[in-house]
Amino acid sequence: MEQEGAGNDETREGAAPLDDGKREKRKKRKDRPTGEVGDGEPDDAGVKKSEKKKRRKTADAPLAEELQDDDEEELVRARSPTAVEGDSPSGSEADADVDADAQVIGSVLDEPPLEPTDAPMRSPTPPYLPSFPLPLAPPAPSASDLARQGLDRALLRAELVSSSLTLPLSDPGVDLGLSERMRRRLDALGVHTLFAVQAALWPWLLSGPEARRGLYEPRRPPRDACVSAPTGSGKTLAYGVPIVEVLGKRVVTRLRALVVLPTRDLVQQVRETLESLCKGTGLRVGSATGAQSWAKEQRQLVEDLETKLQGGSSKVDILICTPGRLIDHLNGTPNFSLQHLRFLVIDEADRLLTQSFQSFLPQVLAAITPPTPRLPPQSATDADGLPVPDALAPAWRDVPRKWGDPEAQPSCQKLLFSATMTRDPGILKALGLRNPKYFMVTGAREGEQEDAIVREEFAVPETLTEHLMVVPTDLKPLYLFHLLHTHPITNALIFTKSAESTTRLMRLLEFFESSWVAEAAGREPVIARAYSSELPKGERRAILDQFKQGRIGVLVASDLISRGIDIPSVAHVVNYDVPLDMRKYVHRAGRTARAGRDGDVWSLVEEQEARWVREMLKEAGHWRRVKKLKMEESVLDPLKTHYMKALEKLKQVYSKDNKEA
Ligand SMILES: Nc1ncnc2c1ncn2[C@@H]1O[C@H](COP(=O)(O)OP(=O)(O)OP(=O)(O)O)[C@@H](O)[C@H]1O
Repeated sequence: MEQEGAGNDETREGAAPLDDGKREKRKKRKDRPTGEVGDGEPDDAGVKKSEKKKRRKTADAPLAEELQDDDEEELVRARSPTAVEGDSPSGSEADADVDADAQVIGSVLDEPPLEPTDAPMRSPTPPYLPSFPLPLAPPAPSASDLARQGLDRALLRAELVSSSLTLPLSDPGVDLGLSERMRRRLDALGVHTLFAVQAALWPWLLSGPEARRGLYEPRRPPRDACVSAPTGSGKTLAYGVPIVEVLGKRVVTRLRALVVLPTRDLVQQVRETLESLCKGTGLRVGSATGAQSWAKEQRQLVEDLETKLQGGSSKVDILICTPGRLIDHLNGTPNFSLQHLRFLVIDEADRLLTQSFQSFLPQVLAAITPPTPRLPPQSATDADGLPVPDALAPAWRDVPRKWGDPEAQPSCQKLLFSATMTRDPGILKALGLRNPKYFMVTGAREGEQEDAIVREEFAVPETLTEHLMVVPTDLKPLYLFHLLHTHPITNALIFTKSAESTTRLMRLLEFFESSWVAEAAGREPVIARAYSSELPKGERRAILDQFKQGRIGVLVASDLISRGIDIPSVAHVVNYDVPLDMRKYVHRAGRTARAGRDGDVWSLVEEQEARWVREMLKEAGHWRRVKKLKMEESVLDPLKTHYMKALEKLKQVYSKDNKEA
């Protein structure tokens, strides 16, 4: 098979240059015996073991049988001839196995990174892109360093909550502060047991000594909270339920809760959850994302756009929005005011506090800060001369104060949520948090807890199984197609590095599937669709719905849906292009194994990325959890003809596209 010559943009993109030595090794590898691992010299132990293994079993033995047989093997041949390296992450025996596996894999992973070279390429194939120096993570700062740099002291006193904590909703021993109506509602929504983050947060917000249940608390302002909890652990209900409980007693509709999220899809998802919680309360939920016309959105949010009202005007009690659209309304919608906010929720906080989003923060903070001096109340009148409600929030109002009375404080409680919460002192300071309380839902064991507080913990759900496979760049798509067909991986999200890569991989997969299906009658193709920002909004929504209904088996996606999206049926996540940092890894992987379900993440790592990916996973304490896979190249043989045809077609399409452009 002429992998080198038949390459195309898809397989070459981002590839590091291969020197002649490497090419030679690559060529040799094609013929090398089972057990020779990685890209390096034959591994003696590996060869012996594989020979032993060959004698002991046939390639198509059932998975369960092979796993039982293989307890003393480093490399385990799984169903299909995929080899599973590594074992259960817990237990000393298992740990020893994993270490041994890491060594075997190490022949690929320990290779020094390829350096960029000025030497002329002698390959007859199109030139590879030059490689860039691999990024190196700086060593994590110590607790004392962070404290010196201004790390929030409250963070060091964070409340650690075990991720295994659960609490029955009907537990009479704990006062959750929930109304009967809310209990019934939760029951109807299938929530009978509280997840850890909810068990920690609901009593704190609703019934404990720190709880504030008033709509305005100018004299006893509530504390802010920062919450980090793994993906799929129920953070939306953790803030949604207390918001609905506290706002439930309001009489006049005012904008009292604002939830900010990074994408439209997430806004829609959280809106649906909050609407279902608000059923029967009369509370009104709105969203602002720019999905509708400006004028229509303004009319949906603000009751009175004409009269100048100091206290603002609102048609919704709870608004869920993207940061850009929020700023548009703050700047351009008359009477859109945040002074009555009781809750400001920043979900996916670490994302929203990165530089690309951060500019929204100062404007929002200004909008929830009372003016100096406070405003004298004015009463506006309508066209008939009747007074209109123009209530300034208590902290905005200039009221006569007795000597020594503390000034009224804004009642807005900031709640920050993320699966990966930043520890950056600068960012945390910019939020102006009021006496913040930190909650960290963590799987950290005794002795690891201080570390979990100081370093950003990249916790993944306990029910997630992580796999990693080092593959040659030019065969990466074929390895993916093999997994899709033989494993089989379905109900899957496949993440690429960009919208463009998504489109390209999707095309290649389509060509591959049509060739494969045409070969024999009765074959069912993998039903896949692309999902990226290149698609119109309406189409994206329809695709997501079909995927949720199971009519689409595989979504090839950009990172647009790597955060927050909750699709319970996702059973697999594939990192087709490896994520650039651990945060992204955690969020992508977190699209599966949600709410206690099982799920698998598969990372296809190109040889030149292997060392760096290992460092990233090691640094985050994940390396031992990851099952290292090895797949003999020969298993790809039945699919190679279809792959070559697909590559050829893709090449034609792209050269045609280029000519037309
Ligand atoms: N107590 C509960 N009992 C049963 N299901 C729950 C409970 N709490 C939340 N869920 C469900 O768990 C799923 C994941 O919840 P949610 O989307 O809030 O996770 P998350 O922590 O925000 O994840 P991410 O960090 O990925 O955004 C949802 O389908 C939600 O309905």
